[in-house]
Amino acid sequence: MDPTAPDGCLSADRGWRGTPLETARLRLRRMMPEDADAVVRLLGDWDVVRNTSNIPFPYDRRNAREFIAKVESESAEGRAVVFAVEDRLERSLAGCVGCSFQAGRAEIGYWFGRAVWGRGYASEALARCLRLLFDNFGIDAAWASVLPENKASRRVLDKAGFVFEESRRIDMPARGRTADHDFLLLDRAAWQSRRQSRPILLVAAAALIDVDGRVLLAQRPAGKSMAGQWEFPGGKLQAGETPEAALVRELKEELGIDVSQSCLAPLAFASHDYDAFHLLMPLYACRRWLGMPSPREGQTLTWVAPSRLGDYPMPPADIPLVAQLRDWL
Ligand SMILES: Nc1nc2c([nH]c(=O)n2[C@H]2C[C@H](O)[C@@H](COP(=O)(O)OP(=O)(O)OP(=O)(O)O)O2)c(=O)[nH]1
Repeated sequence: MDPTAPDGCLSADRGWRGTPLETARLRLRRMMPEDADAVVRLLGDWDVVRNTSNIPFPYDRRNAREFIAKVESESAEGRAVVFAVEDRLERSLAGCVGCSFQAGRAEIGYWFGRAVWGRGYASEALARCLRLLFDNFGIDAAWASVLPENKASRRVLDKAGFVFEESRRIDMPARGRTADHDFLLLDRAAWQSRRQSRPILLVAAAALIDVDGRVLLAQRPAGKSMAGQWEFPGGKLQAGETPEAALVRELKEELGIDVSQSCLAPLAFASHDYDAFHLLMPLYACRRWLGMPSPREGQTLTWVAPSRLGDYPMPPADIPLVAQLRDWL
């Protein structure tokens, strides 16, 4: 495996070019010197670092600057890939996920600040990182080690499909001791079979456009996946439904408006890999309906000028659609 393979057709997908990776709730991006204060804040917590081998404690600004510089140089040399993980809505550093490479294998590591524990962020970030490692870096396997008493971290690895290989005593230099660790492995075959078992989810959505050329966005309510993000109204297809029929039904249920199928003009589609499913979502433009759109399912509605669509955090699947819609309008 050569994560720094040169450009070219066969290698175009290899490695990572620094473009942030978006998941349903998170953004995985390059670690930057400006992250130092946030890193100190998150790692100045004994409960976050006590299960790790190499993170010093207490942790100060110099430690953070050295960590970020190390990450930068190891990434540039193709020896590691490390992401700062931030909440897409809060835009604040939540933690870190990454790996170092050894002979076709990636050794995974991650830590997350206490404020986001219990939200499933480690699983979400790890799943996206693993996809990059298997699909783009072409690794054969990923492995991780965990202290047996660190049950939360073990759950994250189990959920990602890692399986127990062996128990081994290793050094914890920053703790000044050795300890038995569980070693877990996820190989390419196991990874692929998990990926292939994901369903394709069909969703139909509409860009409702008013007389001023503004587009209607709906904010996903608390309690739903991707709560707080703005989306095009619509929803899942039911068995036997066409996308147009599903959309007519959803627009009635969600917004209380009547739309005729003949007023739905196919505009674009999203094809996006979420962790639990692959989303296939046709987007229709619609300029005619009966009734006044009103929120029927706890959402917040807003009409947005095309030039302002980028101001609204939307699900990652919608990002390419917004660019197309803006061009089209
Ligand atoms: N309606 C709509 N759904 C979108 C958009 N972008 C995007 O990723 N999605 C995803 C969110 C949901 O996972 C799925 C739509 O499901 P839904 O609207 O029928 O059901 P739901 O909100 O109850 O979904 P969920 O909580 O079960 O995830 O498609 C979009 O612009 N509009």
